[in-house]
Amino acid sequence: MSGGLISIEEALARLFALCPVLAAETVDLRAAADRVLAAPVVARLTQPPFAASAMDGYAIRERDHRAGAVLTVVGESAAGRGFGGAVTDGNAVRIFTGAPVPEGAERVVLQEDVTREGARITLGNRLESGANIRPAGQDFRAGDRIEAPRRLRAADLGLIAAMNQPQVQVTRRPVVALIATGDELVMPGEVPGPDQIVASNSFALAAMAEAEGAEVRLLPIARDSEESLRSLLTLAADADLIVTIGGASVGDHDLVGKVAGDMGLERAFWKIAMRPGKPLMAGRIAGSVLLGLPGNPVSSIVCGHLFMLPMLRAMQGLPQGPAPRATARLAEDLPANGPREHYMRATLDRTAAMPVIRPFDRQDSALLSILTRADALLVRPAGDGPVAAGTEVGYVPI
Ligand SMILES: Nc1nc2c(c(=O)[nH]1)N[C@H]1C(S)=C(S)[C@@H](COP(=O)(O)OP(=O)(O)OC[C@H]3O[C@@H](n4cnc5c(N)ncnc54)[C@H](O)[C@@H]3O)O[C@H]1N2
Ligand code: MOO
Repeated sequence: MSGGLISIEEALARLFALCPVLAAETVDLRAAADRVLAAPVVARLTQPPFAASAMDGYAIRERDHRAGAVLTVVGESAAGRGFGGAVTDGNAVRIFTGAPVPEGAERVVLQEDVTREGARITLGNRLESGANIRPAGQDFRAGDRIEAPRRLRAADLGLIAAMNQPQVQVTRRPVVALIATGDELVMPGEVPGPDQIVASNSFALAAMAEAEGAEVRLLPIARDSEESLRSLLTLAADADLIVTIGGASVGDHDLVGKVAGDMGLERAFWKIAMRPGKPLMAGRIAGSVLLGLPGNPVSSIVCGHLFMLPMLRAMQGLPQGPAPRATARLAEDLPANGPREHYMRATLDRTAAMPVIRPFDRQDSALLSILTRADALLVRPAGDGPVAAGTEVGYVPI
């Protein structure tokens, strides 16, 4: 705690308490990439379903596996079309990768290790020791499961397809309504008036939320009036998560808290011991969760990493937890930190075994150009003393 401000940990705990896990839906495998699995996938068959050859060559008996052995080729086993009979002593079956290993065969010799004349093969002098047979069920067996929750990656989709499941249960995508607020804002491409700037934060936050699996609605800019904010919050009412940007602080035109309060916001907190991001607010409003981000571009994006993304993960059923952290070695001495946990924009040099982290000199929370050059947020704990170059410090990769 610092001057009544709650810690980031406490803020996250209160946010997770607001976030229900959304319902599951069934989707075709082709639409399942990057979605979060909501129920286990159970294999409907065994893979491979039969002992299969790992190489192109000849299936033979173990006792015939010796240099110089002369064997008779009695048939062929191809992928999709096996050999009906059995391999007996002194015989071989021509076989290809993925084809069923015929009954009686105990290994596959590579065709490179064999000379063939007509129906006769002679095994060479340098036979390798591997059997080159993939046993049935080597990859998975009917009934094996992929456990939920899990963000589905490309390889997962391959495995689910191989398990013969054409559809999966995934958590519904969280619907996020993004509302930029402020009389000073115009949309990119418009011509700003003399006292205006271009709204930028919503574009960054929309991309971040979409990359985390959300369906994002970018609402029109809310003006600094109660009516405008009220009508946009009403428009957003069916979203799972309403994210407002700006108007969160204490200025006369910072109206998000007031208007949301009048509309029934049950506030979970307002203001946290964090830099940037102090005026962050959150609560429940009707059926939605409201996350009120500060307007400064870097503040809103940093808060997006630290709060919005963990909330979206939790809503999709992934474990509740803070933004992942890693450790690096500090490149330079740093002075003592103030009473708020500081997330300093920094670059990582990954040439050493442990990366070396260097914060930018300029840390103003309006500097998007610095944020785009940063690949890490160096974490300075609240009230931390001076730290010397070479010290191990925590960071959040961005
Ligand atoms: N007297 C105090 N003043 C301020 C305090 C404080 O505690 N006491 N806190 C400061 C902190 S920390 C922050 S962060 C800012 C955040 O204030 P708001 O959330 O009310 O944000 P705004 O005032 O609306 O905007 C701040 C800044 O960001 C620009 N902005 C807003 N929205 C966007 C957008 N969508 N795209 C691009 N830029 C945006 C806006 O024009 C302002 O320049 O308050 C401090 N003040
Ligand atoms: O979020 Mo504010 O950036 O702490 O200046």
